Amino acid sequence: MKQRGPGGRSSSGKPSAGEGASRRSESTPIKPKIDKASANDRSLDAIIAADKLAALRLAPVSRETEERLDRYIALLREWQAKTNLVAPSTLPQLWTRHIADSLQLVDLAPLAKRWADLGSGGGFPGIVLACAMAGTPGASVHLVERIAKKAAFLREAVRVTASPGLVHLAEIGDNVDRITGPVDCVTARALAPLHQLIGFAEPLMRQGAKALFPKGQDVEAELTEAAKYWNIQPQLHQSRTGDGWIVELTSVEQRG
Ligand SMILES: C[S@@+](CC[C@H](N)C(=O)[O-])C[C@H]1O[C@@H](n2cnc3c(N)ncnc32)[C@H](O)[C@@H]1O
Repeated sequence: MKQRGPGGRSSSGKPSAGEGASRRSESTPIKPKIDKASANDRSLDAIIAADKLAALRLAPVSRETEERLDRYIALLREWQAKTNLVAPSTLPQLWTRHIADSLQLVDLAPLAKRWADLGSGGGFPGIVLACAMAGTPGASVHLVERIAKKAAFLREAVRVTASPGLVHLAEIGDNVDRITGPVDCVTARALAPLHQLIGFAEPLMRQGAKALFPKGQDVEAELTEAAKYWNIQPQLHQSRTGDGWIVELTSVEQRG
């Protein structure tokens, strides 16, 4: 396909569609030049806009939070071109699959102000929680991520959203018990099997945090495995955004 030059002319110098139409004979078909890349961008924009409406029906937020989330999504789409922050196949469902999926955790811990998100990756749920908590005095969200590029993205996301996120470029095992100050709720999504997540979260839970772990349809098998290592009394919440579940734990104890 020919590139368009300045002034809507094709680089060949010939008039582009719409120009000089009066000089074209009736029989010459008009072939509009479509820039496929920007047409694809526009159609992705439209799909994402529709998905956003669906997501905000599932998990309504204030106008201020919505504006923060818009800035976050714009940044994520910009960085996604050079860093894999989410599976590319999930881009059209960024809002339902990732934003609403993260936002639903707020309703499961309505009094929690201090959060820790382990293995934050591109910021789900940590950055979304930080956006939702931005208007709450004293709120904080610790985000632990071991890949430097992703941690750099998370820092930039905290900056552009002006949200109370604190990014730790670290291994969870080395860092989690160094998070200073109490944490009300610890989260981790798509990080590890449940029995390992409990091991990661246990130092924070010992100090009073509850845990919310989004899980898929195989949650029963993960609970059975976790019960071999931990005494737990899980509460299961059906996800609003798919077939998954959210495992809520208020206390854990290692089996003797
Ligand atoms: C599959 S991604 C999920 C990211 C995000 N939570 C989400 O749901 O989209 C897991 C992330 O956890 C990070 N991670 C895995 N093990 C970790 C560890 N031991 N310490 C810190 N980060 C870890 C990885 O670098 C990756 O970014």
